[in-house]
Formats: sequence, C-alpha cells, structure tokens
Amino acid sequence: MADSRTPPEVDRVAASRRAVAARRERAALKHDVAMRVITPQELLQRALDKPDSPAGAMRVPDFLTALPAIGDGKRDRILAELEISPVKRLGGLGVRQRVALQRWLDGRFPPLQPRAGRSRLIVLAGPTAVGKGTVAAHIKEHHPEILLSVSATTRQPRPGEVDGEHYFFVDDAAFDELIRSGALLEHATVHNAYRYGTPRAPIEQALADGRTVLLEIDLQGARQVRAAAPDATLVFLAPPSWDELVQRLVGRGTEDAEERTRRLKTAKVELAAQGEFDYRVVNDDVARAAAEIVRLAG
Ligand SMILES: Nc1nc2c(ncn2[C@@H]2O[C@H](COP(=O)(O)OP(=O)(O)O)[C@@H](O)[C@H]2O)c(=O)[nH]1
Ligand SMILES: Nc1ncnc2c1ncn2[C@@H]1O[C@H](COP(=O)(O)OP(=O)(O)O)[C@@H](O)[C@H]1O
Repeated sequence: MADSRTPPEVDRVAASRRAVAARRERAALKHDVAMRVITPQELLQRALDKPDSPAGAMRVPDFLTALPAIGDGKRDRILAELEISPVKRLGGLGVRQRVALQRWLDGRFPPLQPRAGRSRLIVLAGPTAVGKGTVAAHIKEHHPEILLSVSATTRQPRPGEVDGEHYFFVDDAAFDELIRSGALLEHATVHNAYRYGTPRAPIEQALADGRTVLLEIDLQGARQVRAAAPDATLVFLAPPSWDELVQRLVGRGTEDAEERTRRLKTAKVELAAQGEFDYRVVNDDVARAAAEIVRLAG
C-alpha cells in the first residue's frame, strides 16, 4: 500500500500557496473597503463571524489605513484611543475592543438612515453592471403589481428590444420636445452617450392608483428624482465585491475594453455617492436582492 503521509516538502509548498492566496484575499478586501464596495462595518462583521477567514486575519492597523481618509498618523491615534494593540487581528479582538471599534466606525461612517415617510416611488441605481437591469426584470416578472417605469431614450434599439416595452426609442428632436413640454420627471445623458429620461405621467397615475413604482436609472437621474420628489425611496444596488463587478461587466460582453475602463471609472464615483441613498442592497443573488427591494417597497 502507498504511504499516505504527506512529505514535509509538499506540506510546506501547500502552506506557502495558502499564505499567498490569503494575502491576495486580504488585499482584495482592503481594496473593496477603500472603494466603498463593502462597508467597514461589513468587513468587521465578516472578521468576527469567521476569525479564520482573510477578513479575520487582517491586522487592525491595515484595516484602518484601508478606510477612506485614514493615514498612518490617524491610524496610530485611533489605535491608542481604542486601546487596541497594533499587532491585533480583526478576528482576535476582545469584546470590549470590538464594541469600541464598532462604535467608532458607526460614528465615522454612519450607516444609511432611511428618512421617515418614504413614498412608494422606488429609485434603483448603482454602478454599471452591478445587475440593475437583471434585478428590475426579475421584479417585473414576479411582481406585476409593481410598475417598472419605461424610459425614453435616444439610443438605438438592440436586437429583441421592443419599443414601448423596454424603452420608448425616440430621436433627438422628439427627446427635446419631451423635455420642453415637461413630460419627463428627470433626464440625463448616460455614459457620455445617449439621453435617457423618465416619463412623468405613467408614474403619477400608478402612484395615484396606490401602486408601487420602480425606476431603474443612473445616479444623475436618482439625484434629480430626489430633488423633484423628496419623499422618493432611493435604493443603491451594490456589488458583493469590486472583482465581481468587473467580472459581471466583462461577462456581459456588451462593451469593448476602452468602454469598460470608462464605465469602471464612473463606477468608482457612483460607489462613493451611496451615502446619498436611503438603503443599500447587495446584489449577491438576483432573487434575494429583488425580494429585499420589494420588501422595502412594502
Ligand atoms: N437618468 C436616467 N437613466 C436611465 C434611464 N433609463 C435607463 N437609465 C440608465 O442608463 C443606463 C443604460 O445603459 P445602456 O447600457 O445603454 O442600456 P441598458 O443595457 O438597457 O441598461 C443604465 O445605467 C440605466 O440605469 C432614465 O430614464 N433616466
Ligand atoms: N446576482 C448576480 N449574480 C451573478 N451575475 C449577475 C447577478 N446580477 C446580474 N448579473 C449579471 O451581471 C451582468 C450585468 O447585469 P446588468 O443587469 O446588465 O447590469 P446593469 O443593468 O446594472 O448595468 C449580466 O451579465 C447579468 O447576467
């Protein structure tokens, strides 16, 4: 029978591979927090839930300097204030230190606070390729009682797209006229390319009928809706990680490399704006994220 014991050399190689993979995962997590793809509180929670995970193995000083606007000086002051040793890992924090760090994070990065008296007008926005269209289509299919607003756009229909169902496809002159006549609740040029706008009348009618209305629009549009209808409910759809966002954009295969780079640059700006929203929903799973949004609309 063959000897099943692993020679020490093989053990060492495997261990060093694991260490490299863990370092890479920790670096990815730091990047996700820095880019605001995940919140500092989420990362800390992951570390506490699984002390053996890459999040749990992250040293507290590394975690702090991954946060927006925290340099080495601030890091050291925070560690002293919270009485946490620089060698501590997130997964190894004691109860008092955990609570102190959580409180400090909540003060510095306040969790979203949905404003009172939200209406049934739901605005879904988020970075390119996070899955806004996919989640909105899922809601449309499973919740016909919710009106998914159909936008007007100056872009050309893609194969399979039906006028009046996916978009109202109009030319520039017709779009100008929609703006002039006040028929649009909001409008914007998206991705520096075509114009998109939300027809006002169907939304007002549906809301008057007591229905929930879902708008799937970009950040500029979301800001305009907030200004025009301050009681609208703004939902930010976030990716589970930056790598996953890039994978989705590449996987969709609808943009070339140059366009993808441009969209990812915009995505960084959009991620940094999520504090303006009422809720943040992570699109880890389409059905789950859709259900969470429908609950918010409830
Ligand atoms: N402001 C605004 N943005 C819109 C509207 N309709 C769609 N969008 C956004 O425009 C972008 C559409 O990009 P594109 O790739 O051309 O079309 P898609 O594949 O149908 O999403 C997405 O970011 C949408 O959220 C609208 O009515 N107003
Ligand atoms: N939860 C998810 N898990 C995995 N892939 C997803 C998920 N949601 C969307 N996708 C995929 O990501 C890509 C981008 O989704 P899409 O709806 O076009 O994004 P957006 O409308 O935000 O630009 C699509 O290929 C889609 O199938």
